[in-house]
Amino acid sequence: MSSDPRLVLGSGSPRRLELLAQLGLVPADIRAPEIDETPHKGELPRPYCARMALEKARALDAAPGEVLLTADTTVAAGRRILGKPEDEDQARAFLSLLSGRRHRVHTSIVVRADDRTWSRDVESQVKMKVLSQADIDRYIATDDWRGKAGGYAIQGPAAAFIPWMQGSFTAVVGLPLHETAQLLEAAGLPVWGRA
Ligand SMILES: Cc1cn([C@H]2C[C@H](O)[C@@H](COP(=O)(O)OP(=O)(O)OP(=O)(O)O)O2)c(=O)[nH]c1=O
Repeated sequence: MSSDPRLVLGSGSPRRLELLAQLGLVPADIRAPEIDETPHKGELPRPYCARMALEKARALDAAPGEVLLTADTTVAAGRRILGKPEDEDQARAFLSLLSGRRHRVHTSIVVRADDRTWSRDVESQVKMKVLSQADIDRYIATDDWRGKAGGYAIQGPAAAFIPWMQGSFTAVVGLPLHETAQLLEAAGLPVWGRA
């Protein structure tokens, strides 16, 4: 009897683990990638995000019979790439930049199994209300911006700043579940289990 492949989550993001659990998937292993996330000179947000997800997949080992899933989420203010803020000052600068504007959130996913690779890029748009200095101060004090691209998390208290979005909510949080399910199925991993 052939057994299903083992799912390996190639991400240290607790959000991605939770999102997989929403599909009833519990990875057999979690491997956090360590890559250089510095953008190339003049690199645009969408290709940058796709490159990051691919580099994470390449940086990790996957044994035969394992299906490796990696992802990257990048916030784009026009042509500017906003990654995870390094400190409070950078988080404040990102929030000031996003205040009162629509911006794009890119999430790329990569699935690797044996010698095959599948990838998808998902783009969403998010509108943030005009933020007052008090809004920014209070949000910074929550610490919820830490480790989040663009310096905010739509699934946390920053939801109060977001009147509108278009696209995939799960992609903004870190893992587009529709596309993830498709790629995992393509790689031979049944998302809905077997009867
Ligand atoms: C915009 C946004 C991002 N994020 C998070 C998702 C990602 O964890 C993070 C972007 O950083 P990533 O570099 O995509 O991922 P990571 O460093 O957390 O984990 P790994 O590289 O090991 O996979 O921002 C939210 O949780 N909510 C949001 O609304």
